[in-house]
Amino acid sequence: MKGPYPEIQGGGSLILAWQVRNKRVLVVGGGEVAAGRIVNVLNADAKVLVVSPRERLNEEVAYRIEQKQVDYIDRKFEPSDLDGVDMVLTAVDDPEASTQIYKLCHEKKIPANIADVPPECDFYFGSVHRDGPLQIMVSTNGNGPKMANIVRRQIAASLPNNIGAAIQKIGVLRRKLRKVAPLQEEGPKRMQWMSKVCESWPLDDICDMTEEDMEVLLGYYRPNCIPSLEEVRLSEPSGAYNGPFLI
Ligand SMILES: C[C@@]1(CC(=O)O)C2=NC(=C\c3[nH]c(c(CCC(=O)O)c3CC(=O)O)Cc3[nH]c(c(CC(=O)O)c3CCC(=O)O)/C=C3\N/C(=C\2)[C@@H](CCC(=O)O)[C@]3(C)CC(=O)O)/[C@H]1CCC(=O)O
Ligand SMILES: NC(=O)c1ccc[n+]([C@@H]2O[C@H](COP(=O)([O-])OP(=O)(O)OC[C@H]3O[C@@H](n4cnc5c(N)ncnc54)[C@H](O)[C@@H]3O)[C@@H](O)[C@H]2O)c1
Repeated sequence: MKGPYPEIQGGGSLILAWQVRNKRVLVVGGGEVAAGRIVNVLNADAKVLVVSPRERLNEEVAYRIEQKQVDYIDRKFEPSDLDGVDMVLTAVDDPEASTQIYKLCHEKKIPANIADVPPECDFYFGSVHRDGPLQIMVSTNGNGPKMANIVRRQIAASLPNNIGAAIQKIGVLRRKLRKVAPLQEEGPKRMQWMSKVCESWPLDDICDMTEEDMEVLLGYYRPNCIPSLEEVRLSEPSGAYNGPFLI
C-alpha cells in the first residue's frame, strides 16, 4: 500500500555540508587532481597537509605550499602520515599506493576519498557552484562526472547574479535578529518573520540593505509585520512608520 510519506529511493548518497574548519585533512599526491582537492578543502577552512615528492608537483600545488596555505612533506606517503588526521584525500597515479592508503584509513576509521576508485571512497566529490555563502553541489552518484559538470553549469547560469550577495545580507540580518530576540522559545516567531522577509523582499532590495536599514527593520520585528525597504527608509529609527506595510 502506498503511504502518504516520501517513497524511499535507495542508491543515493547522503549529501551534507561537512564542517571541516580547523580539521586536519591529508592530501596525498601533488598533481592536477590534488590541486582541485586542495582548493575544495581550503575553501572550507581545513588545515591541510600535502604529502608528495617535490619533483612532480603541479604548479598550483607548489604555489599553495610556497604561500604556506598548506603544510607540506616532500616524499611519498608513509603510514605515520595518518596520525591525528580527520580526513584523507588521495590523488596519486599509483593504484597500489591508493589501495594501501585506503585500507589503512579503513582500519583507522578515517573517512577517505581515493580519486577515481569509487569502491574505495567513503564519500565522493561533486561538481560545486560557489557564490559567497551559497554552495550548490551536483552528484550523479558515480554515473557521469562530466554530466555533473554540465548540470552544475546550467544551474549556475539560471541563478540571479546577486543571489550570493543577498544570502550574505540575510545572514547578517539573521544574526542581528538573534541578538534582538535571543530567547530559545522565540524560535518559531523568529523563523516565521525571517521567512517572510526572504519571501517578500526583492533580491535587489536585500542586497541594498545597509546595517542601518537592518536596525530599523528589526524595530518592526513582530508577527506579520514586514515593511518594505522603501518603508524602512521612510521610518525614523526610533518612531514607528504608520503607513501600510508590505505584509
Ligand atoms: C564532479 C567531479 C568533482 C571533482 O572531482 O572535483 C568528479 N569528477 C569530475 C570530473 C571528471 N572525472 C572524470 C572525467 C572524465 C570524463 C568521464 O569519465 O566522465 C571528468 C570530466 C572532466 O574532467 O571534466 C574521470 C573519472 N571520475 C571518476 C572516475 C572513476 C569511475 O567512474 O570509475 C573517472 C575515470 C573514468 C574512466 O577512467 O573511464 C570518479 C569520480 N569522479 C567524481 C567527481 C566522483 C563522482 C561524481 C559524480 O558522479 O557526480 C567519483 C565517483 C569519485 C571522486 O573522485 O570523488 C569532477 C567535475 C567537476 C567540475 O568540473 O565541475
Ligand atoms: N576524480 C576525478 O575527477 C579525476 C579526474 C582525472 C584524473 N583522476 C585520477 O586521479 C589520480 C591523479 O590524477 P592527476 O592528474 O592529479 O595525476 P598526476 O600524475 O598529475 O599526479 C600524481 C601525483 O601523485 C604523486 N604520487 C605518486 N605516488 C605517490 C605516493 N605514493 N605518495 C605521494 N604522492 C605520490 C606524484 O608525485 C604526482 O604529484 C589518477 O589516478 C587519475 O586517474 C581523477
